[in-house]
Amino acid sequence: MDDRCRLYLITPPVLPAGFPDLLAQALDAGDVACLQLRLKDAAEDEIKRAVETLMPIAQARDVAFILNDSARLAHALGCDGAHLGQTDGDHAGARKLLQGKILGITCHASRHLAMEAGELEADYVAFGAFFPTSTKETLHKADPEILEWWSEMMEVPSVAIGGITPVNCGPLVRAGTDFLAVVGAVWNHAEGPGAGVRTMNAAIAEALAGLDRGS
Ligand SMILES: Cc1ncc(COP(=O)(O)OP(=O)(O)O)c(N)n1
Ligand SMILES: Cc1nc(C(=O)O)sc1CCOP(=O)(O)O
Ligand SMILES: [Mg+2]
Repeated sequence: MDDRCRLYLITPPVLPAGFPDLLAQALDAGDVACLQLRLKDAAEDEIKRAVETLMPIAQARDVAFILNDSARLAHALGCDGAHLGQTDGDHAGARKLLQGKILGITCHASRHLAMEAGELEADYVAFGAFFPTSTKETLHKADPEILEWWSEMMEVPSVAIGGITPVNCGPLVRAGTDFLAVVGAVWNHAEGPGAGVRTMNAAIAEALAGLDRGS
């Protein structure tokens, strides 16, 4: 595993039948640093049941289990961390609650938001969307330059997100992002999520090898 850039997997917004088996296939196919449970518009009970089922599958494979949208629930359910957007509550309060846990913050394409997140001691800052995506309606467009700027200046890791595929991820890896976060590239892969993880990791490895060759 090359920790210069790793895969950050996010669940589909609605889990299909048999999802625990699909998740195991994905995580057994290659290196995945984190799994984020991202259930939009789900009731708290449903999120709780999903955490109880999916967190052991991730943690048994040394994959950090991050909950989207709620630091309070992440803390209450013993998750490894939370990912918060700009409208997902009080970031400073979340940092205090999640001491020793992972806190990631969405910064869109904003250097200012990223500096604020860094000052708050977020564990990573997320930039996006880099490419068009059908997973979510996005309002912000990020360019690889922000990843380069951040990685040259800051120690805090960055996550790139939004429409990332094996074909388009090279410039993001070369710009110095620490993680590539994907939904569709894995869960919508024609040959299943295991093939999705393998092809993403192969593309990351190829981009890193290009960096080593200086090409
Ligand atoms: C790794 C990562 N980056 C960005 C997001 C987006 O978070 P947010 O802006 O809160 O939007 P929703 O995901 O909640 O729709 C993310 N979830 N993960
Ligand atoms: C959840 C999410 N957040 C984004 C942002 O720009 O903040 S883009 C996005 C969707 C990522 O899914 P896919 O890999 O299928 O494009
Ligand atoms: Mg959110």
